[in-house]
Amino acid sequence: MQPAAEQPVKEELDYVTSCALPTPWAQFTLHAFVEHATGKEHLAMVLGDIGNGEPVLARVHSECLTGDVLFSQRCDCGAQLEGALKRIAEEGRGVLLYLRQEGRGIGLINKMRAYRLQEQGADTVQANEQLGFKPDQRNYGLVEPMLKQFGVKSLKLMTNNPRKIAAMGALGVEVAERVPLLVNRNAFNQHYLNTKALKLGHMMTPVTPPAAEDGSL
Ligand SMILES: Nc1nc2c(ncn2[C@@H]2O[C@H](COP(=O)(O)OP(=O)(O)OP(=O)(O)O)[C@@H](O)[C@H]2O)c(=O)[nH]1
Ligand SMILES: [Zn+2]
Repeated sequence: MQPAAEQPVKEELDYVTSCALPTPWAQFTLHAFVEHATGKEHLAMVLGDIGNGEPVLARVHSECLTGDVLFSQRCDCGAQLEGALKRIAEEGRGVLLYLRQEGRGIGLINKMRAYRLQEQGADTVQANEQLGFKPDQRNYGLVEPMLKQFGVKSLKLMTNNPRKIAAMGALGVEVAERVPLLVNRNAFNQHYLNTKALKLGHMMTPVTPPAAEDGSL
């Protein structure tokens, strides 16, 4: 069953500046925006001519400091970030929006608290709820104004998350195609990924962990 699209909150933000960003896979242009309400710096990595009206290969990535920067194997975020940039480089055209909504919107410290609860037996959804949060606190209201800056209206969206696709529709951003992004299944994130599939509706097949794994958290 597809989850209902949540009412989008349209946030205001300013476009600030850009610079070249060479990566191992391509030289992107990095664009910075500042959100009025929070002062948070949101980013767009752009490659090629994305404003020509054709659907654009895109990743709407939520910040995960532990996974994106600190190599955590508890989630699939770092591998998804790298995989998305590689695919955009292969295509020679695309955009990655890096949204500062760490921990599905609860922030880094609360995500660490949620991890501690998961070490005591809660799953990722229960841990958020035990801390008094919804399972997913994110909103994608910044996506439409960020894409507007580049003249992008239609996406080939790299995601496994049906809520994200529904949110794009509610914002008036067309998802012409969904591109699966299945990477980095390991002993440490097996349970987390299964919970995403079973409780949050992510489009990936739950897998039973092998009996001899010792990486469960
Ligand atoms: N609260 C909480 N946040 C987490 C946990 N693990 C990862 N995150 C955050 O979840 C966000 C990524 O969400 P995902 O559902 O993995 O991915 P998604 O981007 O919504 O979906 P995909 O597009 O398919 O990758 C990042 O902000 C992470 O910091 C956790 O156990 N608890
Ligand atoms: Zn992560």
